[in-house]
Amino acid sequence: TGNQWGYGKDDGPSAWNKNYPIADGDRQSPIDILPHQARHDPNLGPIVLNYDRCTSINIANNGHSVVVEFEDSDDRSVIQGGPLDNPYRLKQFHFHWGGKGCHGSEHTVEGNSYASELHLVHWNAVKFKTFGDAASTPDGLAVLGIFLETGDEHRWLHMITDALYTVKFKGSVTDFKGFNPKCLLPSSLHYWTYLGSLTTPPLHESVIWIVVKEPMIVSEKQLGKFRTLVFTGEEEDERTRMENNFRPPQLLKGRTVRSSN
Ligand SMILES: O=C1NC(=O)[C@@H](c2ccccc2)S1
Ligand SMILES: [Zn+2]
Repeated sequence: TGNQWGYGKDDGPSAWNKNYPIADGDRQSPIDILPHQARHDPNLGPIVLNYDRCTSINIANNGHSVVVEFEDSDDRSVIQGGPLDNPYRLKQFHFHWGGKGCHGSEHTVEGNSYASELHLVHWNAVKFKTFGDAASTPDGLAVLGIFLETGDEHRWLHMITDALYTVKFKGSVTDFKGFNPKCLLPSSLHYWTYLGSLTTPPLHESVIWIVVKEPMIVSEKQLGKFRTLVFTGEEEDERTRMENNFRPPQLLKGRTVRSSN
């Protein structure tokens, strides 16, 4: 039914161009970031996150990742500044991760990948009426990418990992109120920015990417809890562990990556 895609051998990133030919497009994501080739742009101001009145709604397993959705009917939680001309509303955040001992970030830095990557997805509600419209139009979305590196335990990530057992199976959704993702961010928001795409089908080339340089540090134990999720639904026979749900880096095709200071 529909265009089912995944991260396996037959339905994974190398097969996506069959149903989504834009997979071979000119502004695909993620990319390998080469800091020394990024253009430092003094006109790039700081990223400003106004999340203090954000309203988280639920946490869900959509068969590809674990997603926390937010109320986006007004400008209560927005990102602005940096490369953005308008405020963009927070819609959801989710993660991409690897298998045990394997890294799973989507963006890489000089060929190095991190253990995981957090994506905070925002949409331009000034120019578009719906998230769907924004997601299918250039620069309709702004995704803030944060790398996760293993080390000490993250003091707030347990609020997410403690809820993961409630969304083990594809299609499960549970209430998740009162969570402000600002608690997940590293101390510095220095970033790289470039024009790219969704990193999953439909791979629309609609994203202004803002990738934060400083990773957040989480423990291997915390990361391991993401791997207790499964791609499959409760009613299905097989239990396919949810891991390695990342797209590898795509060709830059002449794009410029800019760097805040
Ligand atoms: O940064 C991205 N990560 C994803 O899983 C893609 C996506 C696709 C649809 C909605 C939200 C995000 S785009
Ligand atoms: Zn993502």
